[in-house]
Amino acid sequence: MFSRSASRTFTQSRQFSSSAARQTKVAVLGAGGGIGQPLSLLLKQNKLVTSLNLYDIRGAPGVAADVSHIDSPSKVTGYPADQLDQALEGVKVVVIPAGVPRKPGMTRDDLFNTNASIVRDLAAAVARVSPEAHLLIISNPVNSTVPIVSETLKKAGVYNPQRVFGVTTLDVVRAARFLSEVTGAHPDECKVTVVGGHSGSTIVPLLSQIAHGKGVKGETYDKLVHRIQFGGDEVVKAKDGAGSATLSMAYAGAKFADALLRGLSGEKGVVTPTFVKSDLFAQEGIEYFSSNVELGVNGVENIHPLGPLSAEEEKLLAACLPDLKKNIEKGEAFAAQS
Ligand SMILES: NC(=O)C1=CN([C@@H]2O[C@H](COP(=O)(O)OP(=O)(O)OC[C@H]3O[C@@H](n4cnc5c(N)ncnc54)[C@H](O)[C@@H]3O)[C@@H](O)[C@H]2O)C=CC1
Ligand SMILES: O=C([O-])CC(=O)C(=O)O
Repeated sequence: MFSRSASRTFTQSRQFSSSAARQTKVAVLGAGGGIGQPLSLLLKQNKLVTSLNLYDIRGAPGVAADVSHIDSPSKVTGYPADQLDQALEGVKVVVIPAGVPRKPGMTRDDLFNTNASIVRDLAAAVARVSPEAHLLIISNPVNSTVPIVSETLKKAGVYNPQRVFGVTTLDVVRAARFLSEVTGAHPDECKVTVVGGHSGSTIVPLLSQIAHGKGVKGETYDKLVHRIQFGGDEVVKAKDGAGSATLSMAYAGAKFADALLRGLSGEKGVVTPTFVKSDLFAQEGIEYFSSNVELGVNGVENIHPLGPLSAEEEKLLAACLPDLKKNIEKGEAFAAQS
């Protein structure tokens, strides 16, 4: 049932957005943070969201009061630190940007020690209160936090791999923007499928699969790939200790949430890369992988194969797999000991 077509992505028509019957309750865990605040602002504008529950250990009621004044129909409620369970009641989609961001000199993996337990505990609460919710994991390191969430749900007996997503959309957004800068083409004409994981060498852009990408060669190609793989570092460096990407991530998170909500509402042909439980590299012992995924009423409906790769992309993939495997195993080992 695999299709090579990735032509319909998250910029699809909004024809389903007007149906009240398809609206949904969404929670943001970490809503008071650098990503959480603008993400909540963007989700408040999404017509598919009926109710927005904003939770954080700090500041969520204030963010909720502010966002709730925006003139869209959805209801916004803020929940303080001791009301996590209340925040999760009846939610269909849970977006998790809770956790610490990088400072200059750190890798995403350096965040593991702090963020692993935050994500595990939030996933355990979701398993208890809203076991059928779809979980969108933004907290880094995504290559490890997605396995942690999955293992936590498994332990609770409520794991459904169709409902757990690592949000890698920022890599897709960056690839489109950076390729458009190189070629002069509009970013809409530069939609690159980005596969693998979400850190450095595990990020593999498949530039050869689109017209504007396949013409990029030599040093320009190498620099473009490096920029897509290490775009996060550019922001960490420029923010100089004040954190990592928040605004572009909120945009990317809202874009992915919109794609999922449209799929859940019955729209067909919603396809975008996301980091999910996947058979694509299971033979190599890699259980999770980001590739084009068709989103539908059950969440993950269909995982697309990678399609044809150039020689350069084969090399990038070969470099990605061992690192990705280590990151996944680290997350699984943590969950097993917890
Ligand atoms: N997937 C991706 O592409 C990206 C992921 N990130 C990651 O997103 C995470 C958040 O980044 P920022 O928003 O910039 O950080 P931030 O520090 O500004 O905000 C994090 C928020 O999480 C809250 N928090 C901490 N523990 C919590 C808990 N147990 N329950 C609920 N909330 C809790 C904090 O109070 C804070 O408000 C980081 O891990 C960062 O690395 C950032 C950019 C891109
Ligand atoms: O670089 C970071 O730490 C945050 C992130 O994941 C990104 O911007 O892609």
